[in-house]
Amino acid sequence: MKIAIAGAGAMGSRFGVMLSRAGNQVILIDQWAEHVAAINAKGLTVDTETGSSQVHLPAYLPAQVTEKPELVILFTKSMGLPKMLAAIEPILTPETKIVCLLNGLGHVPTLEKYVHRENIFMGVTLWTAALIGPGHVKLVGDGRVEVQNIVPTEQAAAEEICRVFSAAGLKAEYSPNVIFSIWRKACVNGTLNTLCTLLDCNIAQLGALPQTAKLLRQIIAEFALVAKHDDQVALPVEPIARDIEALYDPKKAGEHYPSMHQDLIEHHRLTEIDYLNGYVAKKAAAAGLATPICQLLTELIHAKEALLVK
Ligand SMILES: NC(=O)C1=CN([C@@H]2O[C@H](COP(=O)(O)OP(=O)(O)OC[C@H]3O[C@@H](n4cnc5c(N)ncnc54)[C@H](OP(=O)(O)O)[C@@H]3O)[C@@H](O)[C@H]2O)C=CC1
Ligand SMILES: CC(C)(CO)C(=O)C(=O)O
Repeated sequence: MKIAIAGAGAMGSRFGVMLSRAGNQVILIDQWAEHVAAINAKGLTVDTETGSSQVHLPAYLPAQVTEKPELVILFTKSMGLPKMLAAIEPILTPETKIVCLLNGLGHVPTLEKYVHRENIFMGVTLWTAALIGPGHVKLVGDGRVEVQNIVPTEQAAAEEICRVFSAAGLKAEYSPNVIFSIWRKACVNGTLNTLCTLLDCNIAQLGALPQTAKLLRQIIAEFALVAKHDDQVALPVEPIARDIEALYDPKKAGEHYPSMHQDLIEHHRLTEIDYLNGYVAKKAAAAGLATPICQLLTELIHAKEALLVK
C-alpha cells in the first residue's frame, strides 16, 4: 500500500519503519526541516533493544510532496494537526483514507474541516517511541492499535487498515467503540503525563507516591463527567484507575517518561495539555460542570511552559 506518515517524529517514524519493512511504499512528511534533511542524507537512525540501524525512507517537507498516497497516518502533536492537514490537502484525493492516532481529545472536528467524513478513521495506540534528535529515534517495547471508521458504512475499510497494520507487526484490532477507547486513553495521558511532568518523575516513581491513588481517581472522575455529558460515554472510574496502575510495573511502562515529560522537561517544547486536562476543563466550564483539578493542572502546566519554553 502507498502510505504517507504525516508527522514523522517518534511515533510516525515507528509506524513508518514497521510498515515499510512489511513491504508497503512509505514516505515520511514532516515540518521540521533539519529532521527531513537528516533522514534524506543518512537514513533514519533507529535504536532498539538489540542495537542501532539506518532505515532508508524518503522524507519530505509538506510542500515538497507530489505523490498521492492511498493511506495517510497522522502523527503530529495535537497542536500541529491543523497546520499539517492544511499542508497535505493538495495530495489528498477523494479516495485517500486518513487514520488519526494522536493522543488527546477533540480531533474529529479538526479533521472534518479538511477530509470527507467517510475517509476519516480514528484510533488509539499503546506503542511508544522517543525522538532522540533530528533523524534519530528510539523504538523499544511492545504495543497495539485500535482503529474505527466514523461513518458506519466504512467498517470494511477500517478492517483493511487493521490488516495492513497487523501484517507489519503493529497488532491492530478493529474497535467497535473507538470514542470510548479515545476517552480511556485520554485518562491515561491526563493522569500519568500531566503528573509525571509536574513532578518530574517517571511512571513507576509516580505510582510509588502516597498521594497518587486518590489524585488519579479524582482526575478520572472529572474526565468521566465530561465524557458522559458531551459524548454519552460512560467511563468506569475504578477499572480505568486499576488499568493505569498496572502501568507502574517497570516491565510495562514504569521506566517510561511520558511524552509530555519528553516535550516540556527534556525538550522545552509546548505540551498537549489543552487536548487532555485542558479540554476537559474547557468543556466542563461550557456545560456548567465543575472540574477544579483539571483546571488547576492545566494552569500549572501552562505556567511551567511559560518558565521552560524558549
Ligand atoms: N511518544 C510516545 O511514546 C507516544 C506518543 N503518542 C502521541 O503521538 C503523537 C505524536 O507524538 P510523538 O511522535 O511523540 O511526537 P514527536 O515530538 O516525536 O514529533 C512530533 C512532531 O514534533 C516536531 N518536533 C519534534 N521535536 C522537534 C524539535 N526538536 N524541533 C522542531 N520540531 C520538532 C516535528 O514536527 P513538526 O515540526 O511538524 O511539529 C515532529 O514530527 C502525539 O499526539 C503523542 O501524544 C501516542 C502514544 C505514545
Ligand atoms: C506511554 C503513555 C501511555 C504514557 O502515558 C503515553 O501515551 C505517552 O507517553 O504519551
